[in-house]
This record gives sequence, C-alpha cells and structure tokens, in this order.
Amino acid sequence: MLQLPESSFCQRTLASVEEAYERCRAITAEYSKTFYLGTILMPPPKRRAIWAIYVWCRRTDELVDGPAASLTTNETLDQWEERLEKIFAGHPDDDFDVALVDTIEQFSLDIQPFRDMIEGQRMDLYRSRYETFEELELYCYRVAGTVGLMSTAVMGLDQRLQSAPWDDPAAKTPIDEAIALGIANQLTNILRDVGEDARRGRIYLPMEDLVRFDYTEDDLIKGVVDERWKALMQFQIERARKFYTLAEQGISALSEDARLPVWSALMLYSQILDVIERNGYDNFEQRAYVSGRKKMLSLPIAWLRAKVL
Ligand SMILES: CC(C)=CCC/C(C)=C/CC/C(C)=C/CC/C(C)=C/[C@@H]1[C@@H](COP(=O)(O)OP(=O)(O)O)[C@]1(C)CC/C=C(\C)CC/C=C(\C)CCC=C(C)C
Ligand SMILES: [Mn+2]
Repeated sequence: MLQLPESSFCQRTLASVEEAYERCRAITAEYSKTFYLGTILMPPPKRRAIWAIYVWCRRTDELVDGPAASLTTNETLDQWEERLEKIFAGHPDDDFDVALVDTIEQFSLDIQPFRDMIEGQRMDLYRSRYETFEELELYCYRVAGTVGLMSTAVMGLDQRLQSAPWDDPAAKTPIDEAIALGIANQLTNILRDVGEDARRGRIYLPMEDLVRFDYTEDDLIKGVVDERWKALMQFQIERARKFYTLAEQGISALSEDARLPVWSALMLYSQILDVIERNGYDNFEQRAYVSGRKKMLSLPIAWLRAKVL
C-alpha cells in the first residue's frame, strides 16, 4: 500500500532531492504502468517532475479510495490541504514532498489545480450519485482535468508558440484540451470500473442517462447486460471519445519532447473503450484490459502521430 501521511510530530531527516525523486519514480512504476510508460519517454527533468506530481495525486486519491478510506473525513482533507499550502511555501513534511517542492520551484506550478483535486476527492466523501452530466463533468475536472493542467505546466509549450518576447505563453496554453484529456480518462475509468464502483455503493453514470435509456439503478446493481445497457454504454463511450478528440487537437501545441508521451498515454487509455465494446459491453464480469503487447504495438503509431499531427 502507498504510504500515507505520517504524524507531523515524528521528526526525522528528509531525503535528498535525488532520493526523493527516486522514491516517486518507484511508486509511479508500481502503481501505473500506462503513465510510467508515458513518462520514460520524456527528458529526465520533466519525467521526474511528473513522478512527483503522480505521487501527490495518488496519495490524494488514496485518502478517499484506498484501503484506509473509511477513516478519512472532511477534516483529514482539510489537513491535507494545509500540508499542500506548506509544500507550496517550500516546507516539505516527508520525502515525497521534497520532490514536489523541487518540482514546484523548477516549473513554477500553480497551486489551484492541486486545491481543486482535493475538492474533487471531497465530493467522493459525501456524494455517491450524479443527477446530470454537468455535475459529473465538474467531478471529472476536479479529479482528473486538474492532472492535465499540472502536467501541461511541466511539459511546456512548443517553441514556435513562444518565439517573440511579447508572446504570452499562458494565452497559448491548450488548457481546454489538457482538461479534456483528464476528463476523457476519468470517463473511461468510470466505464471500466462501473461494477466495482456499484458494489461500493457509488454510481458515477448520470441518473439522467439511466432514465434516458430506461435502465434502473437496481439493474445496474444487479449487473444486467441487455440492449438498454448496451445502448447506454455506447452513448457513454461516444461521449468519452468526443473528449479524446478535443484533447488530440491540443497535443501539437505542447513541446516536442512531450508529444509522444501524451499521444501514447491517450491511445493506451482510449483503447480501454474499444475493449469494452469488444467485450460486448459486459464491464460487470470482464475487466476491460489492454495487454502489454497491444500497448507496445501502439507506440509506433503514437510516434508517427507525434511527428506528423
Ligand atoms: C503522460 C503523462 C504526462 C501523465 C500524467 C501522469 C499523472 C501525473 C497522473 C496522475 C494520476 C492520478 C493518480 C490521479 C489521481 C486521481 C485519479 C485516480 C484519476 C484517474 C487516473 C487514472 O487512475 P487509475 O490509477 O485508477 O488508472 P489505472 O489503474 O492506472 O488505469 C485518472 C483516470 C486521471 C488521469 C488523468 C491524466 C493523466 C491527465 C492527462 C492529461 C494530460 C497529460 C494533459 C495533456 C495535454 C494536452 C494538451 C492534451
Ligand atoms: Mn479514485
């Protein structure tokens, strides 16, 4: 299990910046094969910054989704937010924070997406249903769109977009596209994990969509796969694909060395949707899984897209 915050009373020597990044690398490699693969395609300063961000995001998510989640309250998240403020003020509490403090300095990160992610995790504490897609979209922005903003700040922009001294990089940053990729990933995650989430009492599919396809909450809890469910799933898949398409349009604005990692992460994640279709939309009994071989086969196509598009 990923180590969660230690008591702040326990004083000990912190790791060096190098050691701290190495710990973040190991956690990223252990927890996410997809994102780790994306990061090893980046130049070292960017890749280690993404590892530091990954670990902070993973720990934030674990607070409400991990094995000790039942102990998490609003106050726990308040404390996590206070700790975030300390990190941004340059005061790390543990080794993982050491790496993030360095990343914040190197890449002038903005604190707001980090705060927004904590707000998203707060939603998981008190909400288990979403009436409309608009409500779900806000959740997806907070827990995943924010990752797009954090990562884009590290990856940087294409040189051609900032060639003149009066150019304002902020005005050219593909913000909507970066958020769109986070939302697309999160919607994909929701479709892949729909059965597992329902067993934990959480339904992320908007209630308005269930009604539209005449499918009930009870059907979902029982895992009924019929024509209504298939049509509902196809609708959700199309929606997620629209977000992937928007995201694709922003990749060429990123610095050249970030395009391949982002294309590969996008392709690997969006293939989960193809697998759901191939599994006959039975995401209750079969976990949609993209094999290592398929992932490797996607890399040359991602490379070509990064070069040409
Ligand atoms: C390649 C690259 C730069 C990746 C970023 C890596 C990173 C920092 C990931 C953090 C992920 C994380 C732990 C978020 C916490 C909340 C959460 C769990 C969100 C879900 C992620 C995946 O979850 P999970 O671990 O369950 O998935 P697997 O078991 O590994 O399948 C999310 C689905 C959200 C992920 C969102 C992103 C990675 C955002 C992607 C957007 C960009 C990199 C912006 C690209 C820019 C443009 C212009 C398109
Ligand atoms: Mn989660």
